[in-house]
Amino acid sequence: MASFFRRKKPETPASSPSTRRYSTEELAAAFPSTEGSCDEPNEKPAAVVEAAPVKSPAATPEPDGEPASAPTEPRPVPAEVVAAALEVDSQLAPRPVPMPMPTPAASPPVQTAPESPSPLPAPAPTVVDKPVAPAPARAEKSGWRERLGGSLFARSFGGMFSRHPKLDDDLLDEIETALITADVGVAATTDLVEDLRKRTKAREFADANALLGALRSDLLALLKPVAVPLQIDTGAKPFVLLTVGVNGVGKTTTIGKLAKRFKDEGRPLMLAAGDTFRAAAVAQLQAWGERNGVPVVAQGQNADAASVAFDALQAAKARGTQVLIADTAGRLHTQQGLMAELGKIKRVLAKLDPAAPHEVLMVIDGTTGQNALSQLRQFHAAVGVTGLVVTKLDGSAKGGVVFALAREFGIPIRFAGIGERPEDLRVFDAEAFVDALLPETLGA
Ligand SMILES: Nc1nc2c(ncn2[C@@H]2O[C@H](COP(=O)(O)OP(=O)(O)OP(=O)(O)O)[C@@H](O)[C@H]2O)c(=O)[nH]1
Repeated sequence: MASFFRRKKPETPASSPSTRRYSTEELAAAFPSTEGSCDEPNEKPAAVVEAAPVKSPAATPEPDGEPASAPTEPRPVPAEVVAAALEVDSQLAPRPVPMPMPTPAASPPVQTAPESPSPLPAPAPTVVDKPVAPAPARAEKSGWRERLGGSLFARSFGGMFSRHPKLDDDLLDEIETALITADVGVAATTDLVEDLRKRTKAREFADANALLGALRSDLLALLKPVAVPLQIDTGAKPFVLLTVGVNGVGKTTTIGKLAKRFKDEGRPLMLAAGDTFRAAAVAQLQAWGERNGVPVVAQGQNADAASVAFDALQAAKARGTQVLIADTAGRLHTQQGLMAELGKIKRVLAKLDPAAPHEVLMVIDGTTGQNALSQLRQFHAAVGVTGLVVTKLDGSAKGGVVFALAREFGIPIRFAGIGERPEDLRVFDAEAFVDALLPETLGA
């Protein structure tokens, strides 16, 4: 089992030219940003950028130290940068006129390259601080009940009121059992049921439906404070979103869905394939990138994740990208070494932008149950989680853990995953969520 989490670092000699770190200027030259180029009709459908291998940040100084030297004069782009970009680009689609490969001895700057079409990915437009087109509100609202209707939570409450139409202790006991079974957690359940019990004794409810209405209000009161949508600060260039979470919760899939969302909103973005551990993760992210026409910075399996994040942020800065989403490998919250690695990724990003990452998005599997609480506790201690995505709420998910998370941490829930399709990642909507779990008699 231990070997499952052991990382292998690529053993390239430090002096090798292919391991050199590139300065911002070099990357800027290699990935030029051209205003308005995205509006051009001949925009390439998919652009995958493979970053040239670089030295592991383990060898780079920690935050107070200087990272790589930053020359003040623009320099020619080294052959290996262009070569790496060419190599990846050639995997995408055959280009009619390939860019001539400069030799190291006479490497001409990319900006003075001949008029042949650039083999580099179509550059993103320069960031403009304009409001983005929000996803249509109706699409965001629809489908919750269909997707969440099969959950244990919804099924428990579905038949409850026909079995117990009377307002009595049996009904309250059944509500309590249903909430516990659906993973709402003991503490949150006790709060909710005690409130209902008191109000029932005070004869506040005319019938069971009125009690159900009160439960709905109480559940909403728990979730409303955390239903805070993600705001992309367009002043951050780029806005860096670091995704974290345990294995298999849906991080890479969520990034793919976010990429589609941001792309549809007209935001220039880039992905960093920082899950260098799972064999298929890099290819999975590249596939999402290709599908959405979003460049992906990757170094391949077993590369240093912090190095990938560093390179990606450099490239995103050079291109004027608005959003950078960095993937990380899934890790158990109990694995101290791997948790510390997340801290390193954060520190390395902060070398290029002290405010980065601007959002640490933890992805939590909605079927996990109460274990989600200890996962969040550990990840929050390691990297300071600023937002949550709860996935797999469709199907047989219990769903109740969302209330437990909200009650214990108060960390914003940005999105909910209610299926595997790109459009199944929804901005978390407290009302839509609660109404999908409770019977329709409330008129939701
Ligand atoms: N039903 C459902 N499946 C989902 C959802 N989100 C992700 N999945 C599935 O969950 C599985 C794991 O997703 P990945 O994105 O590979 O998970 P990961 O966290 O990147 O995995 P690691 O890299 O191993 O940590 C895939 O089969 C996804 O299709 C969701 O909202 N609903």
